[in-house]
Amino acid sequence: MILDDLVAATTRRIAQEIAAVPLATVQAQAQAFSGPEKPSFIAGLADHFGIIAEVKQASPSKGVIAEDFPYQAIAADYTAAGVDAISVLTEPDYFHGDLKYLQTIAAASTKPVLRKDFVIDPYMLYQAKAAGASLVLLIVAILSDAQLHDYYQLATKLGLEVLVECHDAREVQRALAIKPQLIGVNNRNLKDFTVDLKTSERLREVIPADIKVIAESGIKKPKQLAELQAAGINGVLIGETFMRAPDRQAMIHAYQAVVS
Ligand SMILES: O=P(O)(O)OC[C@@H](O)[C@@H](O)c1c[nH]c2ccccc12
Repeated sequence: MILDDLVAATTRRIAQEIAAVPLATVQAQAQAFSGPEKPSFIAGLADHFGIIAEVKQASPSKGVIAEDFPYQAIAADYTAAGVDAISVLTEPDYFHGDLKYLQTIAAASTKPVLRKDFVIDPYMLYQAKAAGASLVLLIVAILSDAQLHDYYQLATKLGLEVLVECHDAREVQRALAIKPQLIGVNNRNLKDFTVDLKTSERLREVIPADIKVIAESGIKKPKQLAELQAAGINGVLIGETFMRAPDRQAMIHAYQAVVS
C-alpha cells in the first residue's frame, strides 16, 4: 500500500534531515520565525466556502502533472485569484515537493500556506513553522492516537492550524477524539486511487456541525462545489485541476462563482 511506502520514505528522509540540522536548531528557527501576518484559514470558513489551491508537481496516482513547474508563478496566480489558502507539497520522493517551495511561496503570498506532507515526527512541525507555514496536514491513517494527540497539541502551540485528514468513519472517530476544528476528507482511496466525492458528503453526516470539513481530491468541475456546499461541506482542496488549467485565475473564478 502506497501509504506504507510514503511513511518509510519519510522516515528515512527525516532521519537524514535531523542528522544534517539538529532538532534544537529547527526549534530555534521556528521560535525566531517572523513573517507577514496571515489571516486564519479556519476563521474565514465561518462566512464563506473555502478554496485551497495546491502546488503539486507530481503524485503517485498521476505521475508528473507539471513538466514545467514555475511554482512561484503558480502560487502568484492562486494568490491573485483570491483563494483562501495555498497547499504546497513538500514530499520529495513521490510528489517532487520541497520545503523550499513552501518557504518561497509563504514569504511572497498574503495567503496562509499549508504544509502538505506525511507528518510522522514533531521535527516536521517545527520545520513547517520555520518555513512560514500557517497550516499543517495530519493524516490519521499514518499516526497512532497518541501521535495524533501530541502533534495536534504541538502544532497548535506553534500557532499552526491543523487539517486532520480522514478517509473513513473509523478515522473520523479517531480524529474527533482530539477535538479538531478542521477535518479534511480525502475522497481518494489510497489503496487503489479511486475517487468518490460522496465520501466527504457521507462523512460530513457523522462530523459535528461546529467542526469545519474540507473535501479533498478529485474535484474537476465547478458544479461539484455547489453540491458539496449543499451537503454541508465548508471548503475544498484542489490540486491537479488547477495545476493543469491553461488560465488558472479564470478557472478559479469559475469555481468561486458557484459557492458563497
Ligand atoms: O490533485 P487533486 O486530486 O485535486 O487532490 C489534491 C489533494 O487533495 C491531494 O493532493 C491530497 C490529499 N491528501 C493528501 C495527502 C498527501 C499528499 C497529497 C494529498
